[in-house]
Amino acid sequence: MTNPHDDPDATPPAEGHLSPEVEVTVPDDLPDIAEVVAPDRTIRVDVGEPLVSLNDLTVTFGGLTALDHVTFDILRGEILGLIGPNGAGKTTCFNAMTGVYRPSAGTVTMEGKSLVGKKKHAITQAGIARTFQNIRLFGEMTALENVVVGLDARHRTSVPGAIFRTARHRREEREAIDRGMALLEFVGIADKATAPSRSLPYGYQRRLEIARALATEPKLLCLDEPAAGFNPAEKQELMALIRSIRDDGYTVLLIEHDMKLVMGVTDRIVVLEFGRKIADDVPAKIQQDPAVIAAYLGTDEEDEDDGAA
Ligand SMILES: Nc1ncnc2c1ncn2[C@@H]1O[C@H](COP(=O)(O)OP(=O)(O)OP(=O)(O)O)[C@@H](O)[C@H]1O
Repeated sequence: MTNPHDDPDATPPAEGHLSPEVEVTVPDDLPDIAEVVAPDRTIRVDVGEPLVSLNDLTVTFGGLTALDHVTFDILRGEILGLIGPNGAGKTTCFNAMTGVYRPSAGTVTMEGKSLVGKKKHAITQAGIARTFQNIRLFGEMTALENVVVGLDARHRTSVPGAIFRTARHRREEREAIDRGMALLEFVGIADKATAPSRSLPYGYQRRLEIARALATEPKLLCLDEPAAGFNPAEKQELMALIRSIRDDGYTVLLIEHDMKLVMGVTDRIVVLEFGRKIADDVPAKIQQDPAVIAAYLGTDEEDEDDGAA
């Protein structure tokens, strides 16, 4: 059995998401990602205005309060870190924002409109995309096909159009491939476009997840522990990628345990502990915050008071 992973120049397999006759090439001269990947996206660079607002957000599971009246804004154009010890409520917060969990109380709004109760696809349409702690890709599909799935939300051809391969469908498919390739190039894995995603090295799969999330043309990209399992060099590369995503006009919400990465890449950090927000500030201040230090050292408040004296 051949392994397409060994042959990055191979054309896509006949089975899969794309038409078999479609040729895949990496363009020599890649224009700005925002133009190629998201032609429909209106880029607003007015940093500082709230894009998403969480107000008194509360999520309970039976008797357990996983998020307890959490309030913070995600400002347009920033990289916001969401940190906290294990079980602090970070993923629950993501899940409540992205339609996985329905909050017990409080609100989540994006550009003033409520996201509470919206289905996942409606939240994608509203402009929020995410990656997962445990990578979720279509393993049998190629890297490119995984990205094209994300782009599909923007396709307008009808089912008969796709079946009869109308000119419009072919044009849209060509555009999707060009944009998919530009995205793979942007995240640094275009050389593996035709490899089945499950055959990709771990770091490539993480990058592919980011490319697929960007394909939905989000305003807010939520990354859930994107550096898990990375070595220091890969973490450095990831930091550069996250910065370039922000520089392209996206807003980024980052959950990450690696403090060096979080401190190095974020503009602001919100800290959760036992479901409550305990700090919200710039990285330099967060590093010095006694409540944050205590949360991470696992000391109780009395110890902290003693230590501060
Ligand atoms: N679906 C669920 N059902 C019941 N309890 C849950 C559920 N999801 C999360 N929890 C609980 O809610 C609390 C917060 O969990 P959450 O996963 O949000 O924390 P976290 O900060 O993301 O932790 P980690 O850093 O370990 O991923 C934990 O006590 C967890 O056990």
